[in-house]
Amino acid sequence: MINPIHLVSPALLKSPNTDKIMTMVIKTSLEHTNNFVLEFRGVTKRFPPNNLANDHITFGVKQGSIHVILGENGAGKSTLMNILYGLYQPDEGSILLQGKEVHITSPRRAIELGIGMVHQHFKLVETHTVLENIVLGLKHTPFTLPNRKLEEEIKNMSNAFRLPVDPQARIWQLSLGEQQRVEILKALYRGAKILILDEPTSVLTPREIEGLFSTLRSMKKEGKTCIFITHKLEEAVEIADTITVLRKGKVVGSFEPTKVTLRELAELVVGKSIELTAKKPRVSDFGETVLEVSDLWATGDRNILALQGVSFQVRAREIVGIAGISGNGQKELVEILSGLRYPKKGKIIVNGKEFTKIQPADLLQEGIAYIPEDRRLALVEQMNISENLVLRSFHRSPFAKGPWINWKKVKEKAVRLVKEYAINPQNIELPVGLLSGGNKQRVVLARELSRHPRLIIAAQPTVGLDIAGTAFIHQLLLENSSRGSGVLLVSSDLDEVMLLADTILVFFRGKIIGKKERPQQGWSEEDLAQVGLWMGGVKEETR
Ligand SMILES: Nc1ncnc2c1ncn2[C@@H]1O[C@H](COP(=O)(O)OP(=O)(O)OP(=O)(O)O)[C@@H](O)[C@H]1O
Repeated sequence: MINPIHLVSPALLKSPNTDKIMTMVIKTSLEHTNNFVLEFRGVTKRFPPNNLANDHITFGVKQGSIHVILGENGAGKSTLMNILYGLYQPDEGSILLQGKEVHITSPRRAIELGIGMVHQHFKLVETHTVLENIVLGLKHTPFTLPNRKLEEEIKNMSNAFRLPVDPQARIWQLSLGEQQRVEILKALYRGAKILILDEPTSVLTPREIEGLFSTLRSMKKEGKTCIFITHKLEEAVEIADTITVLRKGKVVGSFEPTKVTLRELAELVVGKSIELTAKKPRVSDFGETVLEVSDLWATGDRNILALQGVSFQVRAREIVGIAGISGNGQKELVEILSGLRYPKKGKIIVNGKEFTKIQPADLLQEGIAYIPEDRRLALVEQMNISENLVLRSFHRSPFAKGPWINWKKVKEKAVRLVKEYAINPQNIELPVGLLSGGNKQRVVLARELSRHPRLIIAAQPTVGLDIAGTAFIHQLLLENSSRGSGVLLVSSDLDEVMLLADTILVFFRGKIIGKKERPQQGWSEEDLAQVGLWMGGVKEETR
């Protein structure tokens, strides 16, 4: 029997509704103890050096239910599902299926145990047919059956579960919604009794989402269990029988959707931000506009609309924080502003100059510092620290001497920056590829910020860094903004955005769903809950 205390981490429940929530947690946990098809007991997973991705996860999933797992980026959802599907092994804890402990050592073992998974990025062979994909890799390949029989079987299955798809169509001919149906059929054909769906609606149109929900309801009728991972609050409440919230690797609690409001759910998901106790004075004298984006439209890598009419501005001395679950258009926005992607439509004004398409060279020209999410884009790992520090300026005075490089000047600058930005080790001849992640990031910041930029575009600047590295980068961004730079900070870490931003914009499905300006007295619990609701896709709370 599950100890209800394990279902909640009281330290994480800092909302004013703690008592009510605790009562619901305990009640829900007790109601559920009898008929779990699946139980996680103390499941723990650590990633080196010290990332506790799953911290003693304990909860149960009812037979024939739709169980939603809700949580911010990095909450530990995928890690837990990868453990359940045999892709990772837990460091501690156990998994029980129908009350019996199982060791899921590989995805093959998971499938044998009746666990299927539909990944966020489909794993289909594009040039093969639906039917071929469904049977691909099976031990006793049913290709020995007459294909007509197999086709019949698949058709019956797709009728029973409302998964219309042509078995002879090739994957590349199908929409993403249809491809997802193939993935579900593939799992069902392999005998899945428990189906894990990792953010299944992120690639679907509203109509396709309705189709998926009716499939899940038919699966439920047939006694199948679905584990549904999402960031979206309304969707969670619509489809779930039970919602388990994860935060920072821990279970916050399991809830019945009818007994919790969207606002309470949002509070549970985002928790209490560090900023509510920290103090950053509100800046009231922002300077001139350094970046203005109007009605920006763009498609993403899969040709889906990623930005839909985004408009905002960044002023000198202002930190504009773009919050939101990743995958809502932030990446495409940063790519456009750094010259890596062209928009379909829209206007970008930098320092009063209009651009429809920014080129990478414009960053230098307009004094834009760019700190990309992927540090490999900003550095040449085979080159040493000093070479990387002048990558953008070696052709200019004082580093250029006719067609030659003035290495003495380069060295002087590198020695100064390595000290100023506490890059460790301080050996400027060391190839950047040998530095730790935090020190690589310091090299990027040293190069970009030492040019005294008018605009800083920082995308997930502290991802993967330790506490000291993160604090150092926060300090640099704050110092540069108070010296006059405008900062566009894109981060899926809400704590970071709340800590630094003067203005918060929340992205959802390619649009700005909400905007908040830092009040004089700092952010309140109310602001945090509102941002949490927007991140979960709730524009106005109606429930
Ligand atoms: N293979 C890995 N190696 C190192 N760290 C990892 C690995 N996979 C996940 N992590 C870390 O574990 C933590 C939990 O990540 P996880 O992907 O499980 O979260 P999530 O809730 O699924 O997030 P998202 O919604 O962004 O997918 C994060 O801090 C992440 O950086």
